[in-house]
Amino acid sequence: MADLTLGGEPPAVMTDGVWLACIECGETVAPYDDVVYRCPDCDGLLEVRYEEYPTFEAFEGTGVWRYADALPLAEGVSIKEGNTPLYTVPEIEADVGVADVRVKHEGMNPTGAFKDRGMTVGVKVADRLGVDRLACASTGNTSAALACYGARADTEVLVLLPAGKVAAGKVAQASLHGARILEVEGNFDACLDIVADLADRGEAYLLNSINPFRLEGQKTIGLEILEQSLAETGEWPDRIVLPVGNAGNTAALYKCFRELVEAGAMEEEEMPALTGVQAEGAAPMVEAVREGNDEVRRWEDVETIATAIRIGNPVNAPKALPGVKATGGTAVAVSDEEITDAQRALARDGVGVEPASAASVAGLRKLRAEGEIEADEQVVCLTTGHLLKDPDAAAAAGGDMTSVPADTEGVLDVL
Ligand SMILES: Cc1ncc(COP(=O)(O)O)c(C=O)c1O
Ligand SMILES: N[C@@H](CCOP(=O)(O)O)C(=O)O
Repeated sequence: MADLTLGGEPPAVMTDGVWLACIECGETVAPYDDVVYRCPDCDGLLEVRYEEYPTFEAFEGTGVWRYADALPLAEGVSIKEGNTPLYTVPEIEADVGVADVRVKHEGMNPTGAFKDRGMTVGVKVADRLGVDRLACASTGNTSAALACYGARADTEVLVLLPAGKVAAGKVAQASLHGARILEVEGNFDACLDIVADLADRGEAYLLNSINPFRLEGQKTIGLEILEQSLAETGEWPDRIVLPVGNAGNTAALYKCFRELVEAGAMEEEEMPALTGVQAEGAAPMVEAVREGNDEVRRWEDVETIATAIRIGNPVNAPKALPGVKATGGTAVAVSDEEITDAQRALARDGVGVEPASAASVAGLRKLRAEGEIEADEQVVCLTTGHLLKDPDAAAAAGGDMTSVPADTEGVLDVL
């Protein structure tokens, strides 16, 4: 299992208080000398490490850059990402039978998904590295965010999408923001293999979540949840339930908590239990957690209505699995029907999300019914993308239209 211990003597490669460390062998790498995604020695995942980790007192301002002291750079390519709402969901609370459920709606970011938090950091690092083409594989949201932030930074963007499996709103975003879009006859994992190969050949700078700088931005989801929960309830949540695809958020949240522990701002026992949810047709992380495996087996054939998490090879699993374990969390798989039911339940509470996001609430409902989540827990469900990302799924889950003639009597007849 990976060693995710922070602290220790800063290495000679440290630049501006920051370096990269391999989570497998501990090798350290200079952050901005060369483009690097994995350990040059053992190919392990890299993590951004800091000379100092801030406590909450250091934070000021709003949005992702409120947390600049916890990030590698002082500013990013920004379109005001972060500062998303933490909603109460009274109907879901009553229905699921958990005393305090809140929903952190990341769909309220500028491009409608949490990816913006990573891109504001990652695209700025790309700028510092002097690269001239940004690229990603995507089930849709990463491509929309990268296209948008690439446009803002005036840098070329290339995106590889699994043909026929990306929701309409996301393709529209990538297209309008000016990305070069390639539709690949394969699934997301195949797209990521190709784009990682292109990046290794120096053709583009990779901005999927294997890029350690992107995950730094996504850490701020955790910081916001902790600050908002404390302000609204007087406590930190016991548990965060989140959808899992490439497992970037699970890894980023765990890193957020570890850094707070290292800074002395949180006790280890206070880390919210990270609880991952996948669709039954794409559940390699759930399989690993349930079987107690240290590694995730790649699923070649994946299928789900929640196309954003139609992923069989979660690249961040070596960072995320230890997080689920260390925080006392778990993982659960939910059916497409359960996802759609949860999407409707969220909509009834006024929260419009895409199917992958609803997986978190579906997972909460299932784990509560199975007795794995207690009735008195304070739970935050992460909803990762906006309803309008996938209008077809929303329309299919919603009610039918009634056609009427163009006069008031005709309308009154059907009321
Ligand atoms: C809407 C949405 N939810 C959840 C996920 C999964 O997040 P992660 O890859 O960080 O596990 C993704 C993308 O992967 C997504 O686009
Ligand atoms: N759901 C993602 C899949 C890619 O995840 P990433 O976080 O590694 O970029 C998407 O929107 O493409």
